[in-house]
Amino acid sequence: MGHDFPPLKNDLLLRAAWGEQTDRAPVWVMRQAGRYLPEFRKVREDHEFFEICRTPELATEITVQPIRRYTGLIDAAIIFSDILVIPQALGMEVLMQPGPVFPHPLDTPADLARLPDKVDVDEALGYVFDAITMTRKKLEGEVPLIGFCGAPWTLMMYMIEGGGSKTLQKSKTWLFKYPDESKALLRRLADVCVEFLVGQVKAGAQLLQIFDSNAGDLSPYDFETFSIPVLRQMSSGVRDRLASLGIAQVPLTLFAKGASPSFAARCGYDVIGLSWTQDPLDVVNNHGVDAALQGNLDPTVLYGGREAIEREVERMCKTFRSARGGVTKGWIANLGHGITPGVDPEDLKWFFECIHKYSAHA
Ligand SMILES: Cc1c2[nH]c(c1CCC(=O)O)Cc1[nH]c(c(CCC(=O)O)c1C)Cc1[nH]c(c(CCC(=O)O)c1C)Cc1[nH]c(c(C)c1CCC(=O)O)C2
Repeated sequence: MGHDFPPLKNDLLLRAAWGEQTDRAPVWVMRQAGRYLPEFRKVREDHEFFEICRTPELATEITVQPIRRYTGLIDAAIIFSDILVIPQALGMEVLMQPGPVFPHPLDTPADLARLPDKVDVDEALGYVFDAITMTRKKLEGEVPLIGFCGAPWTLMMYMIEGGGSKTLQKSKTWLFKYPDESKALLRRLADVCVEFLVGQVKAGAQLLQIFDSNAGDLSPYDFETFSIPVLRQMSSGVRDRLASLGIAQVPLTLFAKGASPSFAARCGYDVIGLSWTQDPLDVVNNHGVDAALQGNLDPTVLYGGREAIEREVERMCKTFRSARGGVTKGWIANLGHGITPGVDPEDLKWFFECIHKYSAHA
């Protein structure tokens, strides 16, 4: 799109995502730019969370922090932002205190009238696009940059619950009491997500990941009823739009946390992200998954000390090696969910070193 970015020096992530078996697994971790890093906490002292998201210079600085710290060990950057920027673009107020809070959540379908019929994504979310373009330049081609958004079900859950929830009482009430209105809301969110994702690619994102973090809260039947149609709408929508704009395709990753992998595999994504509760061998052998895989070390292993980290990484590498024998697709090493604030950055470094060692020629 007229951008003249420095050439990419490390394409391991993109090759694995397109299905290639690489000499070693590329590695990055979800939430790698976050509170476990002292340099992140330093910036947070002076700036509110969404202020950072909306200020391209700050978002760029934080995105590259882990790349700087783990030079040569980490194979991707992910743009610093949040899935909740979409509800904000729809006019909903979202605060971070310290978890997300919506002062005025959607209560009943009558509240859908508060959402605008049409969103100008460039206008509302242009700051994310600017941050992506700025970050691509700052990365100097060292590693590829991942763009992302939340999946409609997970976004809907937050918009109705007004924050995180253990029981999902309100959002599930919608699914069962107002299924048609729920589906309409999910489709509306998917339309905005597609535009947002295409805009991220135009701005310079080289892979896109969709986070359906609450997928596992749905029964397989409800995941199929409510989430799969919009996840498919998004993968085909992004591909069609990129094709019609004459823009090169990028790999698409689906992280539908806790959803049955055979269901996730039917949504049309190049990479399926696994949580630590899923066994890659089972996924490949019993669920007919023929996509590249991403994951899936239990993030709390990083609290177990170096011996445990090395042992568990070696075991994970062996398991993915056997699993890949069955799929002949790529593997992207990652945690099974985001890294948590209490992790020692040196222990994460050790995790990366162990991945390099034990995934080699895997
Ligand atoms: C559900 C969800 C959200 N945000 C996100 C998800 C999906 C992934 C997942 O399930 O973890 C995705 C997300 N959030 C953030 C990123 C940035 C990129 C990265 O480094 O991975 C990404 C990809 C930054 C963040 N988003 C948030 C932080 C910490 C907030 C802070 O700095 O005060 C960061 C670094 C805040 C956030 N944002 C959200 C929650 C629930 C929270 C609070 C959780 C917590 O306290 O850890 C919504």
